[in-house]
Amino acid sequence: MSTIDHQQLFVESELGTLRKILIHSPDGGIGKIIPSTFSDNLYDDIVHLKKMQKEYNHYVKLLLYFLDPGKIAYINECQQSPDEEVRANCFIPGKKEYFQSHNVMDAQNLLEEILQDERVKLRLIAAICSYEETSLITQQKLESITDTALLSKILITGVLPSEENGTRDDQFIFPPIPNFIFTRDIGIMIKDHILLSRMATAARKRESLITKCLALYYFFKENLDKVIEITEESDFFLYEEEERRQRIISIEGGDIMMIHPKHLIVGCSERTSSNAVNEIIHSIFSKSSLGIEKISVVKIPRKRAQMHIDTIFTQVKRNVWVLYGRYSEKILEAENNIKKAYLGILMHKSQLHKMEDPEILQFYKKSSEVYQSNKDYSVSNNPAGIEALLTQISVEDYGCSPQEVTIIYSGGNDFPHDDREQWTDSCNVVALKEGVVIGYDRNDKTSDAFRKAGFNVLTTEQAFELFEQGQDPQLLENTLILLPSAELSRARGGSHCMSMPLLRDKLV
Ligand SMILES: NC(=O)NCCC[C@H](N)C(=O)O
Repeated sequence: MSTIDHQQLFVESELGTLRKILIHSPDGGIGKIIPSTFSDNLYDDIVHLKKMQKEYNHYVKLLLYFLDPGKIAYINECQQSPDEEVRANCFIPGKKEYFQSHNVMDAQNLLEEILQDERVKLRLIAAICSYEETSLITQQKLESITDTALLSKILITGVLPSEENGTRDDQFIFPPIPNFIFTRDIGIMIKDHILLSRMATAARKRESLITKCLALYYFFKENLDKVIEITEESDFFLYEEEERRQRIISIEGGDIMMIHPKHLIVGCSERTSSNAVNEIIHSIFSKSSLGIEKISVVKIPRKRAQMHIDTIFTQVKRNVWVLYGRYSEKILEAENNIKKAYLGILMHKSQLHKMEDPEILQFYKKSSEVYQSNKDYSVSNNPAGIEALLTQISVEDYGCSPQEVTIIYSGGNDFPHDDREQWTDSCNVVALKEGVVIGYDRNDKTSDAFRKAGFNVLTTEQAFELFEQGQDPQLLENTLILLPSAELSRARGGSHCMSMPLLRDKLV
């Protein structure tokens, strides 16, 4: 079994050149969702799996150009094959033609690896079967499978093929986990540690189980003290249901941003509970070796359309951000002033702002050495809103001047494009290096806003052509690269959600 070197797991910003990433390609489970179950599965439509996979392959190829360019010749060779299966299989984990990279890693492949250890295999099967309440017979069938690639696929898709179940038909032994493509949400690298998520919904719980095993038996096998888990208090189960709901811990990675080596942002949202936020603050501040001195908590309304903070804003450069204008206090203020002038009356704030305003609280650790309790931090609610927070990070953390800070708004902040494009993840971009980010091709007005801010905008096809002509991907600057996104966007996450960075260079 291959192992991972610990120097290879480190993330302390959203912008340092990306070197290693965990992803998961859309799998067969996604193709089993019917119209009446897509919302339970946290999708907003049924998707065409093959088309979604083709779109996703553009993402994978783009990642390879940046993170493992040596694999591109192989991918191109497979793509020229007359055999349709070879063309598809080189992107499908578990297939013999799969490209296998140590830098662009698929969770399904890593699961296959850890299942080679019989002890891990039995433990994981038992855990999943208990959680999914499968019969003993099914559990025994799974235990008897020796092909770990097949077993990994079954544990993810939930489909036990006919050859394995002794009947003429495939059996569906577990529900699919179609959101596993959003690896951002299942765990978060905080420097050389990982914070394991605790998914808010039943649809994503099996993802947590698998990720925990990957952390314990692969990434942090030799370094279990680097795994951070946050759980409810010990008396949690004694409370009645309503009280338990109040005290629940749920954490999803889309709400955590390692924004600067000394500063962490934590969202409090539909998916990350306020109790979890409290515990994260205690846990992070008590680990002095992390060197995190400030935690900004961004509380947003609990809404499906903005389920995590990374659906509202992401960082593009030290001084550039993309933001959904309806969560910008500056934009809201300006709109309110126009309304007031037009109506000629002084309206109460609550009559003007249509939605609950986001709240920002900042927690500062008092001493870098000792941290025992909440007496060892101070709290302030300095930034007036999200835009002020982003500006503060650029100015105070990264030393930019306030005039240099650029906020690019979803849909150019032009209604209805701002809402439409936020829904299709215009604000959810991931940086391959500082200033080079991945977005969706359907968000036209946001792309225009990037152009106005001085960025080049390329489709993946155009980027691949440039690279084939000799352009070094690592020398690109100020560029938004657009993925095809007709199907991918129906799953309601963008490139930021589809990535769990494992290694980024330090920013210099
Ligand atoms: N970080 C993110 O915003 N992730 C997107 C998750 C989308 C997925 N369909 C979900 O609702 O959980």
